Amino acid sequence: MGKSLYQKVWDAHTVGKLADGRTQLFIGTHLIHEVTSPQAFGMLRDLGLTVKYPQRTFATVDHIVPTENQDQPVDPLAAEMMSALRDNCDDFGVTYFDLKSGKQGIVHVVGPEQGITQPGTTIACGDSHTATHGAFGAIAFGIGTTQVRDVLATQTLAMEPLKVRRIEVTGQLRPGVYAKDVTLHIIRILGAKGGIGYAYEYAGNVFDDMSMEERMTVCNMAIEGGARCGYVNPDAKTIAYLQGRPYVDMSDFDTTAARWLSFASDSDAHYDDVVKIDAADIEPTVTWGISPDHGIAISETIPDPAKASTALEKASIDEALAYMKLPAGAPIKGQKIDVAFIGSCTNGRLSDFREVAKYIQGHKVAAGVKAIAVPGSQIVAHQCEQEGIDKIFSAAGFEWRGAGCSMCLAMNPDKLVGDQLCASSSNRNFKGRQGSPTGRTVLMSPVMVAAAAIAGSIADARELFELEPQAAVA
Ligand SMILES: CC(C)[C@H](C(=O)O)[C@@H](O)C(=O)O
Ligand code: SF4
Repeated sequence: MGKSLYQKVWDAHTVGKLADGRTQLFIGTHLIHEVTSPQAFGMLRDLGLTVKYPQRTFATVDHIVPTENQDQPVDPLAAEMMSALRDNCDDFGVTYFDLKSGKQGIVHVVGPEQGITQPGTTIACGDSHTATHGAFGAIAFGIGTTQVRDVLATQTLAMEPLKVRRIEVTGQLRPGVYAKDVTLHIIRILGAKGGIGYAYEYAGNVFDDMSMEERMTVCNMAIEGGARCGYVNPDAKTIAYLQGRPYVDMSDFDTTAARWLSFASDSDAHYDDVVKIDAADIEPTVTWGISPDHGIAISETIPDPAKASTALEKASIDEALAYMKLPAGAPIKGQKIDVAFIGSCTNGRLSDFREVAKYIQGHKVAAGVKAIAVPGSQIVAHQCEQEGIDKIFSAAGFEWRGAGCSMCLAMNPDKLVGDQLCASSSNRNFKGRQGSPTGRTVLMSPVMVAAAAIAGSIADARELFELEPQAAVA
């Protein structure tokens, strides 16, 4: 029997078995940001340790950065976190993509665009959305602060192996259905906890056909489905994306590329579970509640607790609707929004802004809606500005901002106020997620956010932007 990519990468990085039965796993690349690293560096100092492989460690600042006047955090704590990261990187010899580098951005945008994220490697970061990097055929997962310390000190982690679930999506996606809809649909079907204990392998022609950026959107949300990591097998697109990027060794690229491809799952690989999904079943998907698995197609109605099949389901719908203040049983389409946010490590890349720019020309954000567009990195911002995309967004009434996590988590001045409802291209709709304890988040694709911004309410982008009529389903 052959091996999955997960198994191959795991085997290639196994240092040994620990006395407690866990595996000591070598971590090829360690990414760090300002939120989860200060205590880890502090512990290192207390223990008199150094960073084992500073050349395998890369830092950026993203969560607390203001998106207006990026280098002038108004909050003293934010300023302190920024300078702590700079000092730690200086003291321990770690590469830091700071605000002046022109390369700063959300850690999961920066890694791939610099070519730091590579196939067949293990990648860890003190951030749950590290799964994003799996788009390149890496085993990439989030870790806690104590583990950040362990990786800094030893470049290894004590790990239990995961099971592997292959999620096959095949067939033709309908017009107006994006990678975000695919990932929200998968989470809707399998549940926010369905992936616990698993690595997700995303396979089938739908993922093969996706660009690297779309694959990142899908893998980014593996964690929202409960999986520790998600990946797509590396292929010619992966190689083409990485070729020539700053941290890719180009000296013998053919050999490197062949080695990368060799990590792809064998055709007879063992999987612990296989799930098959028909692409034609996926519609533009939006959330209605307070968990990423509270998803419905834009054409559907908000769940009605009276129709729940179990008491548990009823309680969960009741709780979500009490928080979301949405009417049970009513269409989700047409529900009024206050804020529109396009950005985050899920959907803040060049292709996201390009795609939205195609449709918003000639349209205006509805009166009373605050719409912000936040590039995932300074490089994305620069590319957009070179292509005139920033102007298109501004002309449509979006505020064009500097790079950072922004309103995805609101650890910076970009926050919802009161019970504002935000159409958001981010990945989490938890209670209070966007900075106000009563703020409401509806997750969707960037094009759907743009449609909502223009309509002033949750809308079907296919109608508003006159996307091609849906192909007849055979
Ligand atoms: C701040 C950080 C630890 C957190 C994470 O781990 O994901 C954040 O990025 C998030 O998206 O909630
Ligand atoms: S953009 Fe959001 S999800 Fe991504 S790292 Fe930042 S806070 Fe976390």
